[in-house]
Amino acid sequence: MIIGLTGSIASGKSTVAQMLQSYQLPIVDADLVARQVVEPGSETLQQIAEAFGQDVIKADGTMDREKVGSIIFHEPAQRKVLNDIIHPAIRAEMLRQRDELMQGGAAHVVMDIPLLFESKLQHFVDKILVVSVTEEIQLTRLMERNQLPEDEARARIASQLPMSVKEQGADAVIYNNTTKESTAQQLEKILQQWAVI
Ligand SMILES: CC(C)(COP(=O)(O)OP(=O)(O)OC[C@H]1O[C@@H](n2cnc3c(N)ncnc32)[C@H](O)[C@@H]1O)[C@@H](O)C(=O)NCCC(=O)NCCS
Ligand SMILES: Nc1ncnc2c1ncn2[C@@H]1O[C@H](COP(=O)(O)OP(=O)(O)OP(=O)(O)O)[C@@H](O)[C@H]1O
Repeated sequence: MIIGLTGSIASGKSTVAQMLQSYQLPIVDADLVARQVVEPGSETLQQIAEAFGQDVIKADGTMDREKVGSIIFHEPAQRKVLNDIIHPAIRAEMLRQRDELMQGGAAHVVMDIPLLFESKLQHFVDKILVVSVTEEIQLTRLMERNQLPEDEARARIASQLPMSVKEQGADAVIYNNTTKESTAQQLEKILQQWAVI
């Protein structure tokens, strides 16, 4: 089974992905792949620099993530420019990693894809697991984790589909508003229902 793990920014996907790893389930992580495809000297990074200016590449050849983030989270048109460049590369690499794991004999693979609904990637997976939080908790955790002022954090939240829309498209929802123990218990039940464990 291919399990699609998604949710909104700072809802707790990585936290749940870590729990899934403790069940020995292999993970394809879209955020990680998004870093791999822009490594220094890559074609994709060059295209991003052509679109946003050479100063989005730092002296050491890596992408200036803060600079790119400050452009794209505030401007939908700029976000589309970046997405149109980077998403095809991310999708191809995610599918390559998924297929490699399947060919290696994995019975189940988890694909952690923050923008699964925004990018309409439901067909990549068999079941969709959404990690949900209230907007208030999401905002607090995002500001704390990324050391962001409130307006920056709100801009990031607003750049994605509302949580309620994602919940509607889910096969199962984990409510990550309280303790990590509660989240782990909800996850265990779902994995049992899906006969993954
Ligand atoms: C804009 C970038 C440089 C900011 O880097 P930064 O290190 O600050 O954030 P990070 O990559 O860890 O992403 C954090 C979260 O932001 C959200 N996010 C990232 N990109 C986008 C986007 N294009 N649209 C909406 N939300 C996004 C996701 O929830 C993601 O989990 C980076 O996120 C990026 O390259 N984005 C484009 C690739 C992409 O769409 N990634 C999302 C998963 S496919
Ligand atoms: N149940 C919880 N209780 C307290 N803190 C939590 C809980 N779940 C997650 N967190 C914290 O909230 C923050 C966001 O969680 P996490 O990084 O797992 O979210 P994410 O959905 O993967 O984020 P992103 O979309 O940015 O990749 C982290 O600092 C994490 O440690």
